[in-house]
Amino acid sequence: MLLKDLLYKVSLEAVAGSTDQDIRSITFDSRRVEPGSLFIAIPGTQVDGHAFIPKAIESGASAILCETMPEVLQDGVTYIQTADAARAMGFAAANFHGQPSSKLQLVGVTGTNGKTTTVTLLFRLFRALGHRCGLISTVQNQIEDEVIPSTHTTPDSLSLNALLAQMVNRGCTHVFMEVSSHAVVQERIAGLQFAGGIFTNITHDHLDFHKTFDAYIKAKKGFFDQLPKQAFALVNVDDPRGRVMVQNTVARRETYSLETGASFRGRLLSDSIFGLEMEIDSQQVHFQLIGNFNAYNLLGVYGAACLLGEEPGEVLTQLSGLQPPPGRFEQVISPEHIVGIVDYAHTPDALKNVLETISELRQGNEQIITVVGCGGNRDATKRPEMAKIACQYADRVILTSDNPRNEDPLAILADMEKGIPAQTAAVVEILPDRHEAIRRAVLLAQSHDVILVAGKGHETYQEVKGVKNHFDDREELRLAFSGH
Ligand SMILES: CC(=O)N[C@H]1[C@@H](OP(=O)(O)OP(=O)(O)OC[C@H]2O[C@@H](n3ccc(=O)[nH]c3=O)[C@H](O)[C@@H]2O)O[C@H](CO)[C@@H](O)[C@@H]1O[C@H](C)C(=O)N[C@@H](C)C(=O)N[C@H](CCC(=O)O)C(=O)O
Ligand SMILES: Nc1ncnc2c1ncn2[C@@H]1O[C@H](COP(=O)(O)OP(=O)(O)OP(=O)(O)O)[C@@H](O)[C@H]1O
Ligand SMILES: N[C@H](CCC[C@H](N)C(=O)O)C(=O)O
Ligand SMILES: [Mg+2]
Repeated sequence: MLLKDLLYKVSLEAVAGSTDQDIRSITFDSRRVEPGSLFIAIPGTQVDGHAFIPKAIESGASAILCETMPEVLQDGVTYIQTADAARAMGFAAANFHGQPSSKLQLVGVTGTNGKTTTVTLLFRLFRALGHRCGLISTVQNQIEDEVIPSTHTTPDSLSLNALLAQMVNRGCTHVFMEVSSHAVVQERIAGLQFAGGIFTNITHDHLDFHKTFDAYIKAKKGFFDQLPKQAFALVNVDDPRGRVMVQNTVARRETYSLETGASFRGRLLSDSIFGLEMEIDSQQVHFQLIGNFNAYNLLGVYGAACLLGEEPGEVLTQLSGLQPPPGRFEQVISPEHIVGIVDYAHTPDALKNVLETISELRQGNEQIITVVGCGGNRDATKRPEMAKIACQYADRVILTSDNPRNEDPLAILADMEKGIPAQTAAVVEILPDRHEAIRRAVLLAQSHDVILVAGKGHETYQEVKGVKNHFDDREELRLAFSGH
C-alpha cells in the first residue's frame, strides 16, 4: 500500500521524504522490521521505541512514524512526525487492512469484571441465531470454529486489525471483543468503527498501571467517548459509574438494570447451583449460569442482541441454553462429592461475588476452603483486600502464588497477609507452591465441602520470571481428587 494511503486520517505534524512509496509491512517492534517496512516508534512503559529507529533502518525500514524527529535524517527514508504514535498506528493499521471494522458489526465490552463472560455469551448466542461470528477475548480468539490463542485481553492495533480482516475474509458479520482499560489508554482501539459498546461495572483493579481510581474510570470512559453517533452505548446503571461512562458520548445511550427503570430491565427471581431464574421483559427465563453477578452479564447480552436487531423472544430462548466460558465457576467434583470450583476471580470484587454465591448456595454446615493468590507485577493494593475477603467468607484459607512473574512470591504473600483480620474465625495457612496448596485443600476437605480455587480460571500456566510453566487448576484438582 502507498504510504500516503496508509496515512489517511492520521494527524501529521511534519513529513520529510516521499509518501509515494509502497509499504509492505508495518511494525512497532524493530526486531520485526523487514525491507520496505514502516516502523512506528512508540514510547512504552519499559523503553522508548524511538531508541530503535537506527536499528529499524539498518533492517530495511523505508519509513518511520514517530513523535520526535531524529536529529540526523537518512537519505531514502521517509520520516513522519505525529503527536501520538500509538494513536496514529491505530489508524494506519485500519487503513493497511482495508478498514475491516467498518465491514462488521463490531461490539466492544469494557468493565472490571464480566467482559470475557459477556463477549463469549454474545459470540455463542449470535452463532446460535445463525450469524457468522468472531470473538476477541482473554481466554481465546475465535473465527467461527477456529480457535486462535490470545496473548492479551485486547490485542495491539496491528494484530487486532489483521485479525478483524481475517474475520471479514471468512464471511463474519458480527465480532464481539473485550476492550481493556490498557487498550483504551494505549490506543489499541484507535481507528476502529464500533457498532456498539457495553459497560459492565468498575471496581478496584490495575491501579499499578492507572495509578488512581479516577484515572481508571477515565480510561474506561474513553471508550464511550470515541464511539460514533450511529453506535449504541449500553451501560449497567446499577453500577454507580454507569451514567458517568456515557456522559460525553455521541452514541445512542441505552441502559440495563436489575434495580431501576432502564431500557432493558430484568429481575433476579432465584439463584441456585442449577442456574438462575430471571424475569426479562415480563418473560420468565431459566439460565445455566451460576452466581447472581451473571444476571448482569445475561441482561447486558440480551440488551445488546436486541439493539443489534435480533428478535427478543428468540434471543431469550437461545441465551437460556448457553454455558459460561471456561474457568468461570467451573466445577470439578470428586468421587466423594467434594465440590471444587475454579474461578477467574482475580479482583477483590470478583472474589467477594464468587464467595457470596458459594455461601448462599451452602445448604448445611459444609466448609468453604479458599485457595487464592495475587499476581506479581500487577496492582499490589488489591493483595490485602483479597486476603481479607477470603477470610470473611471462607472457613479455611490457603494463601498461595498466582503468576509471581518477576516478584518474590513470599513478598506478594506478605502483602496479602497484611489483610488478614486480627479477629478472623477462618483458619489461614500459607503455602507458596500452588500445587501443594491445592493438595492441602483437598486433604482438608470432606464430602460436600466446597474448595474455591480462585484467580487463574482458564489459565494453563504459572508465570515465573518470564517463563510460563504448565499449570492448570482444574487438572490439579482432578489429580488431587483421584489421589495422584
Ligand atoms: C504494560 C503494558 O500494557 N505493556 C504493553 C505495551 O508494551 P510497553 O509499552 O511496555 O513496551 P516497551 O517494552 O516499553 O517497548 C516500547 C516500544 O519499543 C519497542 N521495542 C522494544 C525493544 C526493541 O528491541 N525494539 C523495539 O522496537 C516495542 O515494540 C514497543 O513498541 O505494549 C505492548 C504492545 O501492544 C504490549 O504487548 C504490552 O503488554 C504487556 C506484555 C502486558 O503484560 N500487558 C498487560 C498488563 C495488559 O495489556 N493487560 C490488559 C488487560 C488485562 C485484563 O484485565 O484483562 C490486556 O488487554 O491484556
Ligand atoms: N458482572 C460481573 N460482576 C462482578 N463479577 C463478575 C461479573 N462477571 C464475572 N465476574 C467475576 O469475575 C471473574 C472474571 O470474569 P470475566 O472473565 O468475565 O471478566 P473480565 O472482565 O473478562 O476479566 P479480565 O479483565 O481479566 O479479562 C469471574 O470469574 C467472576 O468471578
Ligand atoms: N488480565 C489480568 C489477569 C490477571 C490474572 C491473574 N491470574 C494474574 O496473573 O494476576 C491481568 O493481566 O492483570
Ligand atoms: Mg477478560
